[in-house]
Amino acid sequence: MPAISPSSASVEAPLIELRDVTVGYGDRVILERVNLTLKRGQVLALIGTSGGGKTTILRLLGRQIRPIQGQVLFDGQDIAPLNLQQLYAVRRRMGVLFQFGALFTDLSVFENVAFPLREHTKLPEAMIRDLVLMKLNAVGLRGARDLMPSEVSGGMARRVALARAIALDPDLVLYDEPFAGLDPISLGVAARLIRNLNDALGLTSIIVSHDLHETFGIADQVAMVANGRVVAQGTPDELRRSTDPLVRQFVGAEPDGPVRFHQPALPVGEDFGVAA
Ligand SMILES: Nc1ncnc2c1ncn2[C@@H]1O[C@H](COP(=O)(O)OP(=O)(O)OP(=O)(O)O)[C@@H](O)[C@H]1O
Repeated sequence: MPAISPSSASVEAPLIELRDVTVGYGDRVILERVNLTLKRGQVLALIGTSGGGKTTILRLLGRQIRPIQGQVLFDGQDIAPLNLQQLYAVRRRMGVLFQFGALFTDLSVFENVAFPLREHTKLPEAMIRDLVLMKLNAVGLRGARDLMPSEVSGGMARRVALARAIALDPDLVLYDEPFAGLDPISLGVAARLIRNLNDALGLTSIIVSHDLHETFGIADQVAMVANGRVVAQGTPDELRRSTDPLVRQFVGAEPDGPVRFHQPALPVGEDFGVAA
């Protein structure tokens, strides 16, 4: 049974909406007049050229940065005018898993997952124990509770970080490059786990990833960010069938296209002193 928050007006209303958003750092605009929608319960993959602004979109959602123009809506609510207390309440409904998971190295696996519960709730110890073990069980690591981060593999560490990201039963989970540095088997396991947890716990997930094969395999929606815009949003199949040259180059992994392989340079003949 999906865990739908009481404030949700309608199951059909999008959980996330970027409306006509322009955002940048200092004077530099990164994304201009971007629109993006994500329905509750779905998994969205954010793909696109390096430096295109994918992580910036995650930062907008957590209001680590604010748009220059436009609105960022979470569960129908514009997050820009929220005061700090309201913002923290919204952030509590978002789980975050950054690159490599970043576990606390001096805390056990158990304590890593317990950390957000201890920080943000006043639950009794017995309940914290049950919740932590439930989350660890969901990622297959209940038996690893007493290990230290240095004693677990990279793939396991990522799963512990995932258990920690969902410790507070968020509505939305943001994953920034969750597969970076994983071997193909661990990567497949992590991707399946993200999808299964999304469905079993009634989450909504956004994954920033360069791994198109795995993300296309688990995403409901894919949005491609490039040249300061969301150049495409649709199902994985719709993106595979897209005729947009930029999408085709990226999804087909073609070295040349709208994104040029060669930096602008003098003609070859001129550089090598030969006739063209
Ligand atoms: N704090 C910051 N201050 C100034 N510029 C920044 C800051 N963070 C990111 N940028 C710039 O904004 C642009 C978008 O960065 P962002 O991290 O959102 O891209 P990305 O699509 O996630 O890239 P990648 O796939 O390489 O991780 C980049 O050109 C980056 O250099």
